[in-house]
Amino acid sequence: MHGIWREGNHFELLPEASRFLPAMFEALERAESSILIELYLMESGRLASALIGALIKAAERGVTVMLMLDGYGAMGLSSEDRQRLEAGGVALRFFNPLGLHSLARNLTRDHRKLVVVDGRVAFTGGFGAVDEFLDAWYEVAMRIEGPVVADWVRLFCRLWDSPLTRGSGASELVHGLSTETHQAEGYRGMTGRVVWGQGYRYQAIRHSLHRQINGARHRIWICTPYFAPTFSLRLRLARAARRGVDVRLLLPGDIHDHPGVRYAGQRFYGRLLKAGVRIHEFQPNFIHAKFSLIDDWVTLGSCNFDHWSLHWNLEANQEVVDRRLAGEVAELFKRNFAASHEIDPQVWSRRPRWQRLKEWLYGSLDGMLSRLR
Ligand SMILES: O=P(O)(O)OC[C@H](O)CO
Repeated sequence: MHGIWREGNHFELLPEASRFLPAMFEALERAESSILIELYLMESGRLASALIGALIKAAERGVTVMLMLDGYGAMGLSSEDRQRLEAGGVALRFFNPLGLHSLARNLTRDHRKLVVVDGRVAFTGGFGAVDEFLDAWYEVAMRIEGPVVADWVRLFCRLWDSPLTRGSGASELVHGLSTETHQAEGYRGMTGRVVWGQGYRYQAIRHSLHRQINGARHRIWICTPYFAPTFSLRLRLARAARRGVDVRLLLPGDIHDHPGVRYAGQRFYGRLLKAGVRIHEFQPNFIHAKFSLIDDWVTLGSCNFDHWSLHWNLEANQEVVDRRLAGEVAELFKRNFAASHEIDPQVWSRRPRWQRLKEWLYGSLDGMLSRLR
């Protein structure tokens, strides 16, 4: 199954939790037949409790509710919450729980973020069911309707029914799900496709990004919370900037959940700045969103474009080619650039020694991790 471009979809950009959480909860409340949720992070707390409540309510009115969590990312979900879900009729499965397996197997994580309701509406983005998404982290999601939703359902079904997934939820449940394509009147005919990655074994998201960068004519704007780019990505960005494309990165500032990753990525700033890449560090809070805009091509989803995303994780993004949506994403980028600190190449070249030391230290660690197989 390869990502196929499909016409006649509708994509709505939902920046910030205050937009996407109400939209998701409303969709869950209206569910009539099925709810499929696949998440990397779920930890007991306010958001998880609200989600559990909404899922149990749906199950009680006869909706088939399937929740698939990463076995590592869900370690913060208490046994009480797990029991509550199961007792409430929610089918629960975990992808690849940690165990006495090879290192490679334990490092393989399901990093996708997906909610599908009734096979008709889907949401993806960088979100998880942890309280940080309520107000502490800046996140962006997308609401999806149209034929591509069936591709998200297929992606979910394949993993739910895979030998790497465990749990009390019956694996056969997916056999009854419809992957019929839905197209409603009034859709504005947006073109999109679902792309996914499976570590270094299948890298469609990465190859797609590379193709777009190579062919970019006007702009390449990338937002990622964990900027630890591969050599080939850095090379392509620098080449594009040198040939006159407006290349900008929107990255987190001092507020970061893994500051070491930030230092590791900062070791590449000098060369990128020299090539003409502009780097903006977001100031208001931790920007955890993962979205990019290259000319009129948009990609948004789970992929961080770091070594973990590209070498180990299962990832999935929604790609869209649509001028109007691209305009909205451009406006969102501009608002976020305005709330960022732009790195000045001259000032950066004179940064203190302690900063360079941290870049070297965390950079060496990142280099070692990227060579793990
Ligand atoms: O892996 P992400 O991008 O979903 O982010 C999760 C956080 O890094 C957990 O600390």
